[in-house]
Amino acid sequence: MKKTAKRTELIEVAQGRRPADLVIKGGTVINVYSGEFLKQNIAVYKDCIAYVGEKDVEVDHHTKVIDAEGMYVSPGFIEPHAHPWVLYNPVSMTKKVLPLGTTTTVNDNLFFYLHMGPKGFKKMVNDLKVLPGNFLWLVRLVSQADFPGEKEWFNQKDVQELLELDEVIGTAEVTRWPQIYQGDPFLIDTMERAKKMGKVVDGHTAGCSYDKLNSIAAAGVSACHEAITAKEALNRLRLGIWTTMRNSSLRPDLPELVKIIIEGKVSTNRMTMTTDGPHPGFIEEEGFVDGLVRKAVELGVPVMNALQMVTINAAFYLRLDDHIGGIAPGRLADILLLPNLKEFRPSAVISKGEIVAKKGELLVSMPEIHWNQYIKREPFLFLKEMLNDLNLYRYPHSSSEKTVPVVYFTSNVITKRKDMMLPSKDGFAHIAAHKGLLNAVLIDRKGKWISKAILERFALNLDGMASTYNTTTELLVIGKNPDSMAIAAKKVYEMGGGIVVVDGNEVILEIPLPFTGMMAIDSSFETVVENHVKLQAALQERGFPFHDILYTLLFLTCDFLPDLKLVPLGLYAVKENQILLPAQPLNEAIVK
Ligand SMILES: Nc1ncnc2[nH]cnc12
Repeated sequence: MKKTAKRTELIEVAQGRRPADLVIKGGTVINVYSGEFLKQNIAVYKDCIAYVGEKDVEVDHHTKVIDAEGMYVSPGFIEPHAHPWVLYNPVSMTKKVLPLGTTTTVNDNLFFYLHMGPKGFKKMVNDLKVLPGNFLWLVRLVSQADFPGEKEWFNQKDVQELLELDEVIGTAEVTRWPQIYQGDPFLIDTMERAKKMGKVVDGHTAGCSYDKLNSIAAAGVSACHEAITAKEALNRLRLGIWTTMRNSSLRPDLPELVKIIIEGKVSTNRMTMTTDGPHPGFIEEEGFVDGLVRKAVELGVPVMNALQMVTINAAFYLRLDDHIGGIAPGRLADILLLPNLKEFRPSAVISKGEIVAKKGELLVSMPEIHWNQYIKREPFLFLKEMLNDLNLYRYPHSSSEKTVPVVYFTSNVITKRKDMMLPSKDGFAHIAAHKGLLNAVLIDRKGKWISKAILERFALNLDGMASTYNTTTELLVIGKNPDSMAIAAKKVYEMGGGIVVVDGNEVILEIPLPFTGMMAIDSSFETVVENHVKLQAALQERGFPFHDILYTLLFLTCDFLPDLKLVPLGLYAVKENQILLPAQPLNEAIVK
């Protein structure tokens, strides 16, 4: 990580031969290296800490002095596994979480890379260097739903080029972990190369048994945040895999996971915590990394351990402990003033030596980014009129004597196959014969293919909705009424991406997400919270039975969670690795 302060300057400040720029006096410093609370002064020069100790620091007329008497002084919090695209974008997310004390976020690049390719992504990374705080990246090696051309898109040369960027500190989670288990040469080689470059290999081993985890560890995966039981967390820990405890909007698992600390009394040295891309309402209510610490401590984790997990442990895992994660000379001055060790809400946030927030208010300006400059392609490459064809939205079914494999939701994101006898009408499944069934289609934004499914237990009374907010970012259209589905699909097309809900002929909710189809382009966090709340309410009013609609949409189109999913290649049975109904080609004539 780049620093502006020179070592020699820091030496001079430490020896009192050069005045500090900023002094934090008389606070109780949380020493996450030794596990002590120490009444000390801190001298900051430019962006770095120069001195920590009891002596009075050399100041002059330009030195800013903060009286921290009665305050705890903590290292800035680190989110080692962020997804900066849950309606919010990198700027609106930072705007919200920096004043809450998260001074470093390590971000997944999936949707940016899918839409921008290496060139656009590199340019964006460069432009985002001006964001306050440390905004770092992990790069994907595969997508989350195989698509025609995936291997070319994630090719060795382009991935390698990105890994060489200073801001890229490792490879991102491979959700299709069985590919690692089977020793896929591209994945294994790239992960190895990343490690040789001193970078990390983040993991995603949902549902992986202890035995199989051995191979994952052998393959070089450094961390996993997918444990959902205390036993699974322990499995990872025992095999030398950094265990990232997750408490997200989708999976608020901390109460279960911390049992290994509170009851099992295991060492927390190799544990970190993550919010794993929570929805905007969750951040608004529960906070971000501050919320993880608060929750862990409420659950009985000793304060020092909870703080270490989100500071020095995360820095050590990320191979960045020379730069961030603790209050010590030579480190970046990422420092929080905490009025107490209960709420963990900082009264001041210092990032790289600058006071960037006070009492939850951001004090620095954010860059104006024109997000779509990095994307060369138009959002849709087919003509809108194509979406008028109501048969697009119907599931092909030639005989009432045959069953249809229906996608039955058992939870927000987990589905199972339910074979149902459905009447056939004009060559399509007549879903109105069974209350609660919906048609779902995934339409390629380039206009080349369409995949189809029938859903049950998604929302009883949903006429139509359309969303590019899903892990393929293609056009997902769901509903019981093909006319309403067409209206929703066309509205999303007009917005260049987003989410729309329709009753009959009436659009009742529209959320524009023109940046990759996942993110709003403006930097207001409040707006995305409002939109998220409206969406969840609209779906619940129409019978959606779960707590996190954004994750239901996100993962309906993935290829790694059980059991039936709607992916670019068709209706897909994940465990069997089998396409039950292949995607159909779309009429070339309608392509722009
Ligand atoms: N695997 C994933 N892909 C996209 N967004 C996410 N948020 C949390 N996990 C995610």
